[in-house]
Amino acid sequence: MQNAIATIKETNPIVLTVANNVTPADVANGLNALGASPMMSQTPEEADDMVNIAQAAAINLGTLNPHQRGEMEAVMEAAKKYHKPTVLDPVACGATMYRLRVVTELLHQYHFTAIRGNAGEIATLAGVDWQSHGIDAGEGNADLEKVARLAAEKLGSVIVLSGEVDIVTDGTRLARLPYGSPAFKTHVGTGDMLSSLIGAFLVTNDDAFDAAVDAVTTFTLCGQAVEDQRPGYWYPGLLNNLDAVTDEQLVTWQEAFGKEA
Ligand SMILES: Nc1ncnc2c1ncn2[C@@H]1O[C@H](COP(=O)(O)OP(=O)(O)O)[C@@H](O)[C@H]1O
Ligand SMILES: Cc1ncsc1CCOP(=O)(O)O
Ligand SMILES: [Mg+2]
Repeated sequence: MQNAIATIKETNPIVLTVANNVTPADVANGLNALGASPMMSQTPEEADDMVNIAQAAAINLGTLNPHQRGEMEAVMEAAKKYHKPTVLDPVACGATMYRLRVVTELLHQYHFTAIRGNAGEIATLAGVDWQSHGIDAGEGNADLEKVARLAAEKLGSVIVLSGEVDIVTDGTRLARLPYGSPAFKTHVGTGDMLSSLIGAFLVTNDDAFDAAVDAVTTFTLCGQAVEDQRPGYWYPGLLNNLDAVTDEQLVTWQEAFGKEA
């Protein structure tokens, strides 16, 4: 990592998120704690201006509706115009016909720099058989490395397939990142936070694969390093660690918590 965390804390990149209506505060506070500058909007009329002043944009499908789809399209049009990196979080994209249709159409219309989802969501995008469980990963027998690679090849995006082991791939390079803890599953919105944090890291590095690896490593180690992993204590600890983390601290944690993935 080339001082990505220091760069974010020094430059405060604005990350525009088209958020769901469950976890916007988690996403905003996660970005804010790390040193990025969160911004959210629901109005297509201002999407062009918003993207112009932002350094990255994240689109979250969590509570999709027809109005929000218009907002997503306006943001993606502007991101193309202003050459801003983009992230898609395809929340529960296989759960309903409506979501599946919209995500399929969005992916035909626009290219996303990175896409971050759990196993169920990425398997859906890759066209691989998998039993998702609502917003959660669910179960399946497919080889997740293959699923992630397939999605990356099909969509031309860096894919982050999150879970106990996070898989990052651009179709050629592949990283398996073993950090994190079961506590992540106790707080709704950690997936959404990671997706928007990837947006902040994309600003620090033109290589989207490296940026995504940095984002996952930072977020998961900040959560793993929390001393008290009980749900009521863990989440504030995660924000404290995002606030305090440095590039040097990350290396120390990596050495302390490193395990084979
Ligand atoms: N069992 C686990 N062990 C360690 N980390 C996990 C585990 N499950 C999820 N995470 C972490 O939680 C974050 C959110 O991932 P995930 O739960 O897959 O997303 P979502 O909330 O969208 O389903 C990621 O940073 C991932 O590394
Ligand atoms: C509960 C819920 N319902 C629609 S979006 C959402 C939040 C999803 O958050 P995450 O994918 O980060 O767990
Ligand atoms: Mg999710």
